[in-house]
Amino acid sequence: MPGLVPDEACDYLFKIILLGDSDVGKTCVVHRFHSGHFRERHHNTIGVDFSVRSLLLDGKKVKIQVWDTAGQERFRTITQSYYRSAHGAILAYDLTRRSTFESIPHWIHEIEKYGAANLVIMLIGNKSDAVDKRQVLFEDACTLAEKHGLLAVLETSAKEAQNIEEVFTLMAKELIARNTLQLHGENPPNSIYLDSRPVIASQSPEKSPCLC
Ligand SMILES: Nc1nc2c(ncn2[C@@H]2O[C@H](COP(=O)(O)OP(=O)(O)OP(=O)(O)O)[C@@H](O)[C@H]2O)c(=O)[nH]1
Repeated sequence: MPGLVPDEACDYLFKIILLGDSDVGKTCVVHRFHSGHFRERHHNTIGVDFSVRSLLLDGKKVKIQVWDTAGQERFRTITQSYYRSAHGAILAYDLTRRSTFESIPHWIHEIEKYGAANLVIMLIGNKSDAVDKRQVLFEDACTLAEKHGLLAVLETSAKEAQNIEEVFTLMAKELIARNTLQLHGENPPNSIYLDSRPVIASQSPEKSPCLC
């Protein structure tokens, strides 16, 4: 995979960028993944923040660099310069604010314009703990994801630690699968789906993960 960096201390190093409107909870998602905690109040991100965490997946050490970008429009020129070297992008919306979901096609367009051609894209609907304030149906997110060929949709809660590990694990496994198949030369880039399927999963217990 272009841009994959070999590292002595790990088997894989993946760069994953988080994008989405301001206040959807990107920093809280990253913080939960990185530290295991939820911090109620963050300052809005200025430009891009960077963190690293390693996972052990199927006996392989996978280092994940997460770039948490500012959602505010005034930082757009800075954040766009980070798209190109990312292997994966996580697009986040706030499922209690419809407008942040309606921005997702814009974020997809941005990635298509500035990101690498074979970037893996996932969608997350954050704040799934706020059930009474829901403004976006999970089904609508699935429809959007299918329309744009995204890898998966998951509803997350940084506050209650729901689906956070799953998001990054799923992304890492997909990147490993694509990378492995490319190394073996079994398929040309951009057409590697043998070992991976789009996954659509809500956080809510009544909805079981839907594989398509
Ligand atoms: N209820 C609930 N609130 C959350 C959750 N995640 C984040 N928040 C709240 O949402 C607000 C915005 O969170 P941030 O993580 O700063 O949002 P952001 O997307 O990084 O914002 P920018 O840095 O401006 O792009 C904060 O008040 C958080 O406490 C969640 O899972 N549930």
